[in-house]
Amino acid sequence: MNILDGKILAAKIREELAAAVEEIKAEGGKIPHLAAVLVGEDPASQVYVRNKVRSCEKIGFKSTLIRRPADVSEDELLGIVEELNQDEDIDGFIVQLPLPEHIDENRVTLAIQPGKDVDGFHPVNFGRMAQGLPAYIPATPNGILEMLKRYEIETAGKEVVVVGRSNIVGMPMGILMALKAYPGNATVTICHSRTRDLAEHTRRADIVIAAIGRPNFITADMLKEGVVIVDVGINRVDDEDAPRGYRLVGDVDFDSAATKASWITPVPGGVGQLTVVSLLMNTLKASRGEVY
Ligand SMILES: NC(=O)C1=CN([C@@H]2O[C@H](COP(=O)(O)OP(=O)(O)OC[C@H]3O[C@@H](n4cnc5c(N)ncnc54)[C@H](OP(=O)(O)O)[C@@H]3O)[C@@H](O)[C@H]2O)C=CC1
Ligand SMILES: Nc1nc(=O)c2c([nH]1)NC[C@@H]1CN(c3ccc(C(=O)N[C@@H](CCC(=O)O)C(=O)O)cc3)C=[N+]21
Repeated sequence: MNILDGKILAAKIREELAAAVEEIKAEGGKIPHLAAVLVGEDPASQVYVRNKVRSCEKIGFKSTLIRRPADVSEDELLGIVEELNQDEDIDGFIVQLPLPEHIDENRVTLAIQPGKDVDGFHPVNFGRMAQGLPAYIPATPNGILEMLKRYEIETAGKEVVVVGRSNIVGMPMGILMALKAYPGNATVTICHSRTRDLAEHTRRADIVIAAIGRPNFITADMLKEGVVIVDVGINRVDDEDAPRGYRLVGDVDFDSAATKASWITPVPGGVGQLTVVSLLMNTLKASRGEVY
């Protein structure tokens, strides 16, 4: 069993991004600038946004964090999005999800100018991605592609089973793995809560990508010998012995799955690390005008 190490890879990519910033500075070019909008006090969202801002600082990007309380009106939020769309110094921005109940996430996502949508959540980016055209690819799927590429995991002709079909992870991941590209060219099955016999599908898989949101859900008996496992899940489980009273586990039961896997991502220290750097990679592309 080998570890697909997100932490080491993310550090390496951050070094590459920092070198790119140095080059931009030497040429007197514009420093990439990412903005993030955080609504409310959701503890996980605060951790993620903090990680994003901290990563910007580490590599020399500019970052702006805009915070509003959970009772912010939809109109005020749409006004902030419009300001960020117009602000010429900002190359890309994200609105952290989930948003409070009273705000229509689709409406907010649609308001983001596709050229600044470094999350790749706007339907224009999603559509372009699905057609294999230049687009911002959502950070988590993009990070997974980067991980498969850098570890030289073969995907052509492989059976890939994606568990989960959310707009931000499962569905784009399935599409990307089916595209005529590397990593891609796979035969893809997308499973979800209405799948009749999940284990029947996962047992056939050469590569399992789990994005479910249920702790330790995938176990060794559901897997084939030699499978590659990408565990997207980030679940907090109570643990009195842990410093914060909880610890993070994936959607895959790591110890059990490790007995079958040829490669496996840990949680934490796996996909989540790359999610953050791939957002920065998208921001660099935005500032260079490489996508639009
Ligand atoms: N590492 C990272 O960077 C990131 C991690 N995450 C984590 O990944 C996980 C998934 O996130 P996200 O995609 O946003 O979650 P969603 O809740 O939006 O989607 C979960 C998906 O899993 C499916 N599902 C739920 N229960 C089952 C089941 N018993 N059998 C099969 N499928 C099931 C759902 O099916 P249905 O559609 O039918 O409801 C749905 O498609 C979470 O733990 C989240 O915290 C998320 C984003 C980034
Ligand atoms: N507009 C928007 N864009 C997103 O990209 C987005 C979002 N909303 N909402 C929620 C999900 C989740 N997500 C993660 C980001 C960082 C880690 C991360 O840093 N993980 C660390 C550990 C984090 C910790 O210690 O809690 C790791 O896995 O090693 C994880 C998950 C981005 N998402």
